Amino acid sequence: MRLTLLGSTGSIGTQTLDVARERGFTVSALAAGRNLDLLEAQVREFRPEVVSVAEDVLKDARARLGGVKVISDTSEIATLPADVTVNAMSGLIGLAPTRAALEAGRSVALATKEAMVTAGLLIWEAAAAGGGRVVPIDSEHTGIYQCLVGEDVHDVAELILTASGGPFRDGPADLSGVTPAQALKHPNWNMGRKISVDSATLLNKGLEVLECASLYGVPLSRVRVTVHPQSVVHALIRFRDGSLKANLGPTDMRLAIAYALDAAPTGMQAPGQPGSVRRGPEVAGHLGWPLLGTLEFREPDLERFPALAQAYRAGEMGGVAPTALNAADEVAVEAFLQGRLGFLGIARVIEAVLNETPQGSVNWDSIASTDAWARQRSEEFISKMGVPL
Ligand SMILES: NC(=O)C1=CN([C@@H]2O[C@H](COP(=O)(O)OP(=O)(O)OC[C@H]3O[C@@H](n4cnc5c(N)ncnc54)[C@H](OP(=O)(O)O)[C@@H]3O)[C@@H](O)[C@H]2O)C=CC1
Ligand SMILES: CC(=O)[C@@H](O)[C@H](O)COP(=O)(O)O
Ligand SMILES: [Mn+2]
Repeated sequence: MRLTLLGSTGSIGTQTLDVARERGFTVSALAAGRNLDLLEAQVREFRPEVVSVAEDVLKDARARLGGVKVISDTSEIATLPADVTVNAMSGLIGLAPTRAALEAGRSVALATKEAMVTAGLLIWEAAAAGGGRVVPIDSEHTGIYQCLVGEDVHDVAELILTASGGPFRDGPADLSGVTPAQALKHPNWNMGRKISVDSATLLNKGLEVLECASLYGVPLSRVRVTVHPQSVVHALIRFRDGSLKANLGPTDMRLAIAYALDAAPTGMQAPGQPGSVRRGPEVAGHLGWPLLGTLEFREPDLERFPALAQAYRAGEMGGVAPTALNAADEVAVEAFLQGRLGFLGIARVIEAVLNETPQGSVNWDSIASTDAWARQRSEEFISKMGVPL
């Protein structure tokens, strides 16, 4: 199998390369941002034909990575011939290459949830226009996918996503003083910084609810969240006959990535329509995984974690509201990590931006302009709020 990988130096990116190494896949193109030390090691090991880096490190990268073509264009990388194109970029910057890959007919294993959150319908149009396919990597969404294979999405009564509850699920009651170091300490998963903070506010689950509705074409009112501190059950489907199907597994994203690589060639060309999948050999040595212990499920606490309700609100507002929500969160999380905003300020910035978000239909231009507007408004709110709130 020949892979293209965007976001190769991140948490999902490096684990994708673990799977590629274990299964002996060819990696023909890589895209990274600014971590040239790691990218250089990846280039030495996997020998891609072409790599992309962020514009401001292009000169440096060309000097260091002699013998390989180096560009600064993730969309060009995304369109290159490959059996599977993995998108593991973090943030809305991952939207354009997702579109480009699908319009070029690529089978995309998609970790970048922001694409489905902001542009679900457009993504499906791009897939239809170019013959591309989509398979999710996100653990809850691969869980739904794996439960949906062989079923008809019209028989779904409810899609249920589990949330770990994040590092603050059991306290402190007052979250105003929590630090970035505390927020980054996820109880169950080892992930990039942005998604880790999102897990702490529960906005990650909010984004995942929107991602889920777009991926499977199910209304938001039928996508539910349950807090499950063990993160052993990743997702459940309740069917209209009352039966439940669940996906369970160890907290190791290499399983989700390997499944996405197996499933991508028969992936979805329209929401909620996975093809049948032949699974590859085991990765990561979990065949002996002992399913022991207690599985707990709780209602999410929307008072301590208002961001989850804000995501539902943005989804109900529709149009460009999910784009505004996403942009406000990207800016606010960065400000929190830089010590310019308190933890509770993240949800306040989102709220303030949503309150001003105009109605507007979704097209590629309105997503770009809303994203730019919401980023600017978020910075203005942050400079007024400051630390701690
Ligand atoms: N980590 C996880 O377990 C999970 C992640 N996801 C989703 O997957 C996506 C990736 O998450 P994660 O791996 O944690 O994120 P990371 O922050 O660990 O990695 C982000 C990647 O994007 C790259 N990047 C940044 N800027 C650019 C740019 N301008 N051009 C090209 N690449 C760029 C980074 O490069 P560099 O570091 O070189 O600057 C890095 O390789 C997110 O959307 C997240 O929500 C979903 C489920 C689980
Ligand atoms: C591994 C994965 O898919 C993450 O999105 C995970 O779900 C984050 O954990 P939370 O459940 O705490 O948001
Ligand atoms: Mn997830």
